[in-house]
Amino acid sequence: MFRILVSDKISEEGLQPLLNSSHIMLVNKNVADAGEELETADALLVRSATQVTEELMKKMPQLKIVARAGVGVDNIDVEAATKLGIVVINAPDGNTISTTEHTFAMMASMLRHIPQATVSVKSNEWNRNAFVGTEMRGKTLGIVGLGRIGSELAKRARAFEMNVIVFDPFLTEERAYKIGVTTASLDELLSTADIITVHTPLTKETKGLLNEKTLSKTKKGVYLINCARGGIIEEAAVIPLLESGHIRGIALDVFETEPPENTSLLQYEQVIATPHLGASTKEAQLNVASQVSEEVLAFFNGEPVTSSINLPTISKEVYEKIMPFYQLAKKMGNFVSQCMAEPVNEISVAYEGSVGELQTAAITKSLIAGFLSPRVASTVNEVNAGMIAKERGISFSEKISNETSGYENCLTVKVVGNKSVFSIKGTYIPHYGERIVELNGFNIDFYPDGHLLYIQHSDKPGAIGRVGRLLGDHSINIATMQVGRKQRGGDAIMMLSFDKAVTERVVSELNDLEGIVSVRTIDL
Ligand SMILES: NC(=O)C1=CN([C@@H]2O[C@H](COP(=O)(O)OP(=O)(O)OC[C@H]3O[C@@H](n4cnc5c(N)ncnc54)[C@H](O)[C@@H]3O)[C@@H](O)[C@H]2O)C=CC1
Ligand SMILES: O=C(O)C(=O)COP(=O)(O)O
Repeated sequence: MFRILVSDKISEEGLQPLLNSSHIMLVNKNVADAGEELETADALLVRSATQVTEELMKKMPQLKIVARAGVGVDNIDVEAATKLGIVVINAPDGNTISTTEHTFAMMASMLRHIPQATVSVKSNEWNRNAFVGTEMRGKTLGIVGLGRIGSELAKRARAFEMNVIVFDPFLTEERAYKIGVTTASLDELLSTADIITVHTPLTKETKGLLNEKTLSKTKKGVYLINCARGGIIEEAAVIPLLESGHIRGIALDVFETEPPENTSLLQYEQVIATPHLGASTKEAQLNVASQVSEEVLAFFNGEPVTSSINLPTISKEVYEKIMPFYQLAKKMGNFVSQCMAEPVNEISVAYEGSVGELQTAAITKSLIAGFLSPRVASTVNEVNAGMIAKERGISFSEKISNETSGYENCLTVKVVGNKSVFSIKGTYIPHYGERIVELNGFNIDFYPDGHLLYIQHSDKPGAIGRVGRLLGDHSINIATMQVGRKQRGGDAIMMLSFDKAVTERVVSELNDLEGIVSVRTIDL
């Protein structure tokens, strides 16, 4: 049973996939009141109100996934989640249209003074001269950030016969052309636009992007809109420009602190505001809740999540192809880690054949996670494996080649330690399974699973018999056994598998047998 803590108001209809699942239990409680629920929750579902801090996540030892029913993840400490091995997902496009429409509604309301006029009429006034507005047609709309919302807005602005100019440093000319917008530098946009609307995430670069200096470059009589994140337009910088009449109007759905603590800006007649309502429609809430519910369900079913912030995105189709290699790589990493009782500096993996066409970066992460898991006390998985490896001074690299060495696909891993180098080769054969086909240059063929003994010995008569007899004397049944050697009478290896783990005492006795060089227990 997986326990999911729902900390913000999330559409119940959208949560149906989770509510209908027999192995999921939902708990609707804000994290501040959740008490002991924090200790047992496997997942946390939030919108923008809950602050998912490192401190909170550390109080949630079972937490595996944080799901944001919306776009912005600035209320989640993604770096801390990554370090802790917690997957962070969002619902990137479920509220795009609602937020676009809200931005458009804010623009129309601002240009036609609808909120102010409403208040006036409700106060029994009939002041038609006070609310003369501005047409959209022919005006230049400057969009900062042409992502999902920015591009939907551009489409709608064109229908209103507006000119659209865009600043987005990450936008390719090809995409701009496809959407039919003119790109510009920030300075060009500031000096040309009649209305400026921001649609970027809140980042180091975008915080205060529209500040005293940049706002001074705007046209006199400019209108501003922020339906993205509070702080992209610096609130304090707006006040003097509103007073001087340089800024004719500003529409805000988001604020530097929510609810706004410093309300001086809100006192101005030219300011219209909504309480972070961009995504607040029935449709958007249903969309984002359904999206994260499906994702969380997939996650707990061991399937891929497609909108992760801190994991490579893998489609279901690719996932099905990649999964066997993912598992094989994890076991190979784990195997080598148990064989090498020493610090390692370097892990390299060569992908040969068809596996090289898959998302090998994800397979490598799985390998590193498998390698690190017997060595680190904390959770290690593909989310934080790269980070932990780096922290421990382990570099990793991959090589991809079309050539195969007899197998349709093959992974060769070389691990360089302080004292030795270990190499392992594995393959996946459909309908047959994962196989390890080479260990340190010895040909062998075994299924990497369960309780194993890896024995190095001399290829001399009696060695295998002595091992068999000793295990038999201890009533230990050998489930499978393979041997490999490089040349007659030289070094050789045995790989044995058992139904239960072999004790340290038996390992020690095996080590003392004539012709035995080393014995290692491996649990996969
Ligand atoms: N008011 C509300 O209720 C809602 C607000 N939002 C917010 O709206 C914003 C946009 O959302 P989406 O369009 O879905 O995001 P998106 O990720 O699709 O688009 C963001 C765009 O900003 C651009 N960008 C990034 N850094 C930039 C910079 N320094 N200068 C200029 N452009 C930059 C990116 O290249 C990208 O094209 C986000 O902050 C999101 O959190 C989203 C939904 C609802
Ligand atoms: O999706 C986003 O980024 C939003 O800002 C929407 O926030 P909300 O889910 O309405 O608290």
